[in-house]
Amino acid sequence: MSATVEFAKMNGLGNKILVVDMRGRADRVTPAAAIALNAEPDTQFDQIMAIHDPKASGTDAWIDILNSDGSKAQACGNGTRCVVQALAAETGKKVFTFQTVAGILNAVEHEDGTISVDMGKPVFDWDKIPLAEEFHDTSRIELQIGPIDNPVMHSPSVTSMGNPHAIFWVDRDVMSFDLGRFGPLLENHPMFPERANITLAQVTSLSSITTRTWERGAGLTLACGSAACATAVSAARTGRTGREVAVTVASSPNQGVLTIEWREHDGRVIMTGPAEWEWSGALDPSTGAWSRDATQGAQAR
Ligand SMILES: N[C@@H](CCC[C@H](N)C(=O)O)C(=O)O
Repeated sequence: MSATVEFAKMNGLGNKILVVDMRGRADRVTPAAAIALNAEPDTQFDQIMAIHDPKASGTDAWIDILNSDGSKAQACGNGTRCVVQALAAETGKKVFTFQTVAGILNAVEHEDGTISVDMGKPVFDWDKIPLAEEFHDTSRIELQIGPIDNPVMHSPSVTSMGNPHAIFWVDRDVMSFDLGRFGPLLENHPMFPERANITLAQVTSLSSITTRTWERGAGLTLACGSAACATAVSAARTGRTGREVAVTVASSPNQGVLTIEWREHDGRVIMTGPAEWEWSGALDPSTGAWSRDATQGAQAR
């Protein structure tokens, strides 16, 4: 067993996040550790946000993101808000700059405790999302599921927020679809060579959308921040809404809301919402063996 590191079990609108402090170490949280942690009810998660020492000057940390199947992700909006809250509580700082494989992320914690993350610019080029087939217009691609003459879901908008997203527009309650059945088929559809996050979106007004997401590498989750961003951008791009929307995440506890603004002046997407700490512990990043802090009254595993 390698020396343990501290971690916090947190959530962003119910999206289950483990924030792992890997600062001062050269190793990484292994896929095997991620899979072992996800196999236990108490540490089951959607994403691990591993905080490493910064690699570039002017940044506060390098963040590695792992899905619960052990695969890597390039972006995680809800997890980034959790990292901000954890580091703000530790340091008293309010403004952070992080680096991930997808680039630089700026974030700020506001007086009311909500957190805004600059999620960068969406990418619409078919080969950068990436798609397996050339589409000049990725605001609506040919893809459907269900009977050919009466598809259940069809013609998604696709975009990358650093990670690939497909948004299926629906005109009834997103919870009424069997996303647990269609999600894995679409995530692994040959159209998406790097798989994709699959979102159902119902536009409820020019400034509001309701979503539900099947996440690449994590399955049905209670919320997905980058999907909310991809949905807001796609809705504005197709004229369904304006550039600032409230995204209600139907599957999250109390149907939580993220505010998403796709800024006109620089094309960047700003996501604002809450983060919540649940409990803290220590874990072995190579095996996933963990224990809860004694003051919080639980036993080691
Ligand atoms: N929950 C995240 C997105 C997680 C990444 C995703 N599963 C992927 O592999 O791209 C969020 O809040 O953005």
